[in-house]
Amino acid sequence: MASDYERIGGGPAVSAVVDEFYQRLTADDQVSHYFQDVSLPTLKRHQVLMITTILGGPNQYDGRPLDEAHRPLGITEPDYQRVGSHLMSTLQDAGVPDDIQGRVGEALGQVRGSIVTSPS
Ligand code: HEM
Repeated sequence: MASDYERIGGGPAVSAVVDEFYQRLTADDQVSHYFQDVSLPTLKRHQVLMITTILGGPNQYDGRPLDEAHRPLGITEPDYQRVGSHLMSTLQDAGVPDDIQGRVGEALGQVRGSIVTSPS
């Protein structure tokens, strides 16, 4: 059976989603500061890996564990929610089917504990 990654169109579709997601995150004053000192390739890599892994695409992840990468950032619940909602609305606007969106939402919920480390 095709993975969600294959169903939405694989690498090129993920790249298009990442470009749009990037625009939304860096234009949003609530969360853009997290990404200010991060290099653009690192940021895009973050997003491609985030989306590919969440969609069940090829797991080529060789970065740090999520909790280690995010702990120093002191991410709050509202900021985590905000990034998640940008991702979901980007997928919606790209025409990604509802069942896939549902699984992405679930996956976001599952990693929440590794991402959010600061009281709101
Ligand atoms: C919700 C699910 C999320 C997932 C699955 C995720 C995934 C990742 C991954 C895979 C990396 C790369 C780690 C590495 O290469 O060592 C990373 C880095 C990063 N993430 Fe996330 N992330 C999420 C949410 C967030 C949120 C909510 C923010 C900010 C509000 C954020 C900000 C960052 C930043 C700034 C980096 C770069 C850190 C550095 O290079 O020092 N992430 N994330």
